[in-house]
Amino acid sequence: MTPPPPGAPSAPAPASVPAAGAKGRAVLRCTALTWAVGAVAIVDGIELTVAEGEFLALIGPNGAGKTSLINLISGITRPTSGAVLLDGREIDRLAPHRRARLGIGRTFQSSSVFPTMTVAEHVELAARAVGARRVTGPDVAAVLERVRLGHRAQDLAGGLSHGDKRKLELAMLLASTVPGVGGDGPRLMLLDEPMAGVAAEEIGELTEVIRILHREEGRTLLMVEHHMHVVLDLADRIAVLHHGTLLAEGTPEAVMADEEVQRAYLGEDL
Ligand SMILES: Nc1ncnc2c1ncn2[C@@H]1O[C@H](COP(=O)(O)OP(=O)(O)OP(=O)(O)O)[C@@H](O)[C@H]1O
Repeated sequence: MTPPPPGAPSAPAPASVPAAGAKGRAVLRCTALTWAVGAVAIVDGIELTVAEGEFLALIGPNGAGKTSLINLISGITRPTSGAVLLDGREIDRLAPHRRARLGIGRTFQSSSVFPTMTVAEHVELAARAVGARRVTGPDVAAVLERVRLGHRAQDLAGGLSHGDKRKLELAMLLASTVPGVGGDGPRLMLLDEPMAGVAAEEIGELTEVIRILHREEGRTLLMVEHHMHVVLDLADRIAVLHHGTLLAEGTPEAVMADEEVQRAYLGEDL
């Protein structure tokens, strides 16, 4: 996959993205999804559904298999058995770039921006990668505004804070929405620990940017995150992974109250 892509919240959402709250139809389904390395099942029989317009947070201890699950959904790895379905269609044979074309956008645990390119150039490059022939300054600015990075357009990405690098990655995921490309950006966004390395004082605004992508733009989100206050702030539902299996899944209230979850993961955090 190409380096992962990422203000005013006032820019209009792409018209064909379903409105937030239109939950019901499954966008993503994992059925008996298993990924083994040798005899070790790192992702072990996962049954998981994410509905259209839903925000699902995936939590669990270090090494539980969260990134491995995201890798299976985005196509970096292929399952040993079981399946990943997007809109009911099995996609396990598709390479990551083909899944991206179907609407799966993904960010990575460590940010990957090009330090000597400007913020605007990142978005322009990402837009060209998805077919834009001509990308104007205002086109790029409109995308950057949506992630509250408009004021940094001409700055080198290497000088950005971790939080702003995350926003830039999100802007790159939205690059197909620049006029002339005619895309809607990802319908399903997979965010792997977006708050990792982000300073405490930047977490609030980054949370807000992610909320806008979900609530105002109507995108379906699957987010791995260790910061429980961010999870509780954003998620409609939480799934807990433990040793590659799904330990619990439900509303934030139900998951937080689950004794097994408390024992396996939450106890030390809360
Ligand atoms: N390619 C691989 N080969 C062998 N083992 C792997 C491979 N990738 C991951 N693992 C192992 O699988 C387990 C799950 O890793 P994974 O990165 O998915 O966990 P995680 O829940 O995302 O952890 P963290 O919260 O620390 O990011 C770990 O024990 C890891 O060492």
